[in-house]
Parts: sequence; C-alpha cells; structure tokens
Amino acid sequence: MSGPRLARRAEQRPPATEQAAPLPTGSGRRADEDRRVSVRNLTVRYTAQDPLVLDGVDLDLYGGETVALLGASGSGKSTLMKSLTGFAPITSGTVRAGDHDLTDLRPGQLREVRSQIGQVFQQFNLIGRLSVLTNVLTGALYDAGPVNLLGTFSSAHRARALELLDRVGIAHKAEDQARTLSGGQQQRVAIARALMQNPRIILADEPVASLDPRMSHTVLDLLQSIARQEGIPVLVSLHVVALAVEHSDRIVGLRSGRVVLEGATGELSAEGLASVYDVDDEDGDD
Ligand SMILES: Nc1ncnc2c1ncn2[C@@H]1O[C@H](COP(=O)(O)OP(=O)(O)OP(=O)(O)O)[C@@H](O)[C@H]1O
Repeated sequence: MSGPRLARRAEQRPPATEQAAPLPTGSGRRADEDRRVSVRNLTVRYTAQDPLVLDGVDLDLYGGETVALLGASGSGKSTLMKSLTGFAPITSGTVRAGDHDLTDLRPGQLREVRSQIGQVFQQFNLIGRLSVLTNVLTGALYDAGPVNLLGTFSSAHRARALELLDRVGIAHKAEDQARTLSGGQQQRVAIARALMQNPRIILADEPVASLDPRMSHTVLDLLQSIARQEGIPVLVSLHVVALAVEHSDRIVGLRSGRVVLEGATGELSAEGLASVYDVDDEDGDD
C-alpha cells in the first residue's frame, strides 16, 4: 500500500458536535443526487447501562461505489448496518437511506425502507428446504404482495429470478434445494435474492467470512460489479484487509464506534490501517 494515506479521523476524542460538521473526505466530491445513504452524528446505545456502540458516526454512500467497512470485532460494523435498516436502537443523529429518514418514519414505512435495501449475510440466510429459484423469488415478496411460496409468483417474477440466477452463474441449480449447494453457491443465491428486490442499496455484512479465498474473490467481484452496473452503493464489512483493498472503491474504518479512517481505497496506508486496528485504544471506555 503506497501513496498518500487515507484521512485519519478522530485522532483524539472530539466532542460530538465537532464530529458532525465535516463531510467525510473522499465522498464530499460526489454529486448530491447520487447519494443514497446519509448518516449524520449517529449514536447508538443498546441499553442505558451500556456504553455507546456508535458514537458520532457520519457516513455517505453513493450510487455505483463499493465501500468496505473495516474494524476490529465489536467496533460497531454490524450495528452501523443495522442502523440503516431500522434494527438498531438509534439514540441520536439522522439516518437517511433511499428516500427515507429512519429516525422519523411513519407507521408502515419501515417495511418499505427494508424492501429497498438488499441484504447479504455471513450465513446466507436461505430457506434450505426450498428450491434455489424459490429462495430468489422471496426477494420479490414486497413487490408481489401475499403469494404462495410453492408456486404463485407471476411468470414475470420467475423469469426475472432465472435471469438473476444466470447472472450470478448458477441458473443450472435453480430447481435444487438450497441446502444442497456449497457456501459460495448459496451466497450467490443470496445475492440474486437481494437483486430480486431491485434494491437501491446493498448491505453485505461479512459476506465472505464463511467462504474459502477463491470463492471470497468471486463473491466480492460480483458485488462490486453489481454496484457499478446497477449504479447502487454496496456497503460490505470485511475482516480481511487485502480483500477490502482489492474489492472496494472506498474504505471506512470504525474503531470503538467512531469513524477513524475514510477515503479512496487506492490511498490506504499502513499508518491509516493502524488507526483502525491498533490495540492501544484510548477511546474504548465511555
Ligand atoms: N443486541 C445487542 N444488545 C446489546 N449489545 C449489543 C447488541 N448487538 C451488539 N452489541 C454490542 O455492540 C458492540 C458492537 O457490536 P457489532 O456487532 O456492531 O460489532 P462488529 O464490529 O460488527 O463486530 P464483529 O466484527 O465481531 O461482527 C459490541 O460490544 C456488542 O457486544
């Protein structure tokens, strides 16, 4: 890793008001109309007794980019993703995803927000006894309304699901039970399912943690090409820095719930990485 280093943020522990002001470096150059996610001064605390899990986080995601989210275990990566889908208890700040402000939703809107966000998980979260095709079709449930999973999706939905399976390279497995597929194949089904939603954003939480290195590259390549072709942002949390370097356009580093690193992937340096992973952490206690 060479070249100018990524901006290193929050060297010391600034007050929350100072953190909220500047836009993240590297993303401020993008046009506002491309912005699909906007997080400002986000704090999350799971219980009143616990310390803040996210502490003044700012994040923008733009159409077409793949952003790798790095951070040690417990730094808040999953919580940040959950904040974008309404699964985390937001304490303060604003979170806009797609057209919605998640901190000011009307009843019923959360389902609509989630329908716009494709999610990919470490454990794939497929329904193992159902066919690969049916698993992909479940991505259209919001769009299709109440349907019988055993067969009453429209022919247009079925054609679209098959097209997506072809795109991820496993159309020949369409009729197989999902549980009979390898991990890499299952993850590609999960990606096809996410695409079936016509998502405005894709969140992938450690999508390759259960895969071998070759399949990890395949899956991350796929996600990055989807971001570019669909013009949507993909936020992907990773534990292997080399994968982030190879398969992202931008890197955001979390440490103890704060963004300490943010910028173009090509500018990552060892020093920048150290700001994310150094064990000598003064920010740990609240
Ligand atoms: N539902 C919950 N209730 C209480 N605390 C939680 C809950 N979920 C997460 N936490 C705490 O929040 C902190 C951040 O967890 P989170 O899962 O967001 O981290 P992470 O960076 O994704 O970790 P990992 O890389 O291990 O998945 C941890 O201290 C965790 O114990």
